[in-house]
Amino acid sequence: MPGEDATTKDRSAVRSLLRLWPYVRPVRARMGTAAAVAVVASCLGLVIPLVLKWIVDGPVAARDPGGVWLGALAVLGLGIAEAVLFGLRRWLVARPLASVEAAMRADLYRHLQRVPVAFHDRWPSGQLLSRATGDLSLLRLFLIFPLTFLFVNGVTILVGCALLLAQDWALGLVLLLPVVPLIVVCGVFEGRYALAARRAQDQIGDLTTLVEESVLGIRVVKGFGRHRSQARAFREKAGRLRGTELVKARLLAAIWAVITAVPEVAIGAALVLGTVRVADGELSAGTLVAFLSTALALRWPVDSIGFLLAMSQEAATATERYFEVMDEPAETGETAPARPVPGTAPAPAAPGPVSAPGPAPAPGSGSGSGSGSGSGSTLPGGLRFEGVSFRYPDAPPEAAPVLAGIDLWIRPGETMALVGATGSGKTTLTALVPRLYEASGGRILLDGEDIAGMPRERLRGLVTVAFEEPTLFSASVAENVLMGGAADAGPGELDRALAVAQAGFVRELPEGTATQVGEQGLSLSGGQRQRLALARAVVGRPRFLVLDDPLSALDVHTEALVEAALREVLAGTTALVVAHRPSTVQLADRVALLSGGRIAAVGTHRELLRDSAEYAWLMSGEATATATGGVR
Ligand SMILES: Nc1ncnc2c1ncn2[C@@H]1O[C@H](COP(=O)(O)OP(=O)(O)OP(=O)(O)O)[C@@H](O)[C@H]1O
Repeated sequence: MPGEDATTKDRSAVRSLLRLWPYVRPVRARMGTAAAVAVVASCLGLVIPLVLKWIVDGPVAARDPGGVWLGALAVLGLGIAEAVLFGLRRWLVARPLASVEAAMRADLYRHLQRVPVAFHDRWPSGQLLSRATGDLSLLRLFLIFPLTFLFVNGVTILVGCALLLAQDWALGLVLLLPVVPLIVVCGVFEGRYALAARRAQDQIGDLTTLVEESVLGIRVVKGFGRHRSQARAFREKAGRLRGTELVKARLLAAIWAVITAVPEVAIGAALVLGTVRVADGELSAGTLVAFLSTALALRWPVDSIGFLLAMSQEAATATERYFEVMDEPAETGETAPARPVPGTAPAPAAPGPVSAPGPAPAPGSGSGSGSGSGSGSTLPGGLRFEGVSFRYPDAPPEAAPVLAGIDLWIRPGETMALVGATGSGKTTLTALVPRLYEASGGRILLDGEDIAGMPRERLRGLVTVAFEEPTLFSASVAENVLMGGAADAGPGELDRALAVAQAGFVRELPEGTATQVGEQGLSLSGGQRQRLALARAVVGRPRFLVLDDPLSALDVHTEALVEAALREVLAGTTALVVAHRPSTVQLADRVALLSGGRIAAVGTHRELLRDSAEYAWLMSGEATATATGGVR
């Protein structure tokens, strides 16, 4: 996230706001008409002083009550016309500007779906949420109000000034004298307000993140009695935001005071000067009345400049924050750049004979131990990693890569278990297969085809993944499961997938597979959610299946049932299964041991138990207890 730098970055509010043009373009005709209507309405207000001049110098001086009534009717008519035109302006912009906000929000949402996973690793969700809600509302307000009124008030002030000078240029100059210092003060205010506005909007994002984490992690917060420290953190962030809002309020109060006081002083000076000149007979009383009425009619357009500028600054900040996200490159459906395959070296030596690469025996034979070399001279089927390395984009430069030279071959129809110490990079390796992250080096082949050369959509149609943390969406059970299948997958597919995942419990739910689950629906247990996630992974009968510890939340009996059913599915697919427990490893034909960013050994469970001390330790209860703090 850009964060603090953005608050000090030199920027132009106008340049930022101009980026809204593509969204405003479709409604420009309505906006233009509304602005023209508002200009006419505002200028009608300036005609009233001229009518007053006519009344004072004409019917009043001539003591003609009929003329006074006529003048009063004209003033009433002008007032009503002004009100009707302002109402019409509001009606003209309300609907199109709501659609601008909706279009911007839809684009933001679409873009968030298309940016790489690495982007979401970097950006706190609260920052994205505040951009999609608060910032977009600020932009809609800007388009409704300040955008039009900065223009309308500007025109009104110019027309008013011309009228003042035309009525009496000397008095006019007295009133216009403060314009130059006011422009300087507004410039200084704008700069300071821009910094405070950016800081406040970023702090709202941070606060949103904290609230979201506290709500999502409410069980941890309560379970560990952390509500006081969370409340403290909240108070601290809210206090900081309050401080920034107070800075904004102080700046606004100061500019408001200056913008209001200076013209008042000028009007006072003009009143004194004008009265003296009326007394000397140099000026008609009607002209003085008209002059002062015009000056008073200009008070609102001048006074409002302070908060219109403040709202425009906030809108410029909101635009910047919006485009910070929109400017992030999205994942294209295109292929990834070609990556070097380091040498043709075989997998590094593993402890014991089990890692020796060699010709692969038939799948499922359970014998042999070849991990496959990275030669790439032959392009056998199955899933093949050749010299694959990976470093997280946000990892410090001095940090070692998570994966360094992975060589592994999972033959067609074979199930390979991936075992390794916690943090060894198992999840990372599985995420490279559907290209959630792009490998930094080497290549991954599916049935001999480099995944870097495949359009993402096709790749993700070939590979399905079930993650360790089973996420369910706010939708029905059926919709959640069928999300993993083809668009035309029907009830038969759904039933089969639920059977494989031993998810018969859904029949007991209030509305069966139509029951709403996820955040806005029924809460399911961890094991139930995991079974639905597994059903989602297998429903599409994928050619390649990647399962990240899919059975970790199941009790031993359910696990045994799921394993039995899963065996059937695995028999027809090429699968990589991250495993922590011997029971999950049993599902696999062979096992690969990931250690130090490399595949340290490949073989059957028995072979590795016999030949790899690290594997034997990992599979022992002792390793499990160490890794989980003895919880499991
Ligand atoms: N998004 C990320 N950005 C930077 N580093 C990360 C990211 N995700 C994971 N890592 C780091 O990469 C390393 C490997 O993490 P990974 O989740 O792949 O391990 P794992 O073997 O699956 O662990 P576990 O068995 O505990 O699930 C860890 O050191 C972790 O801190």
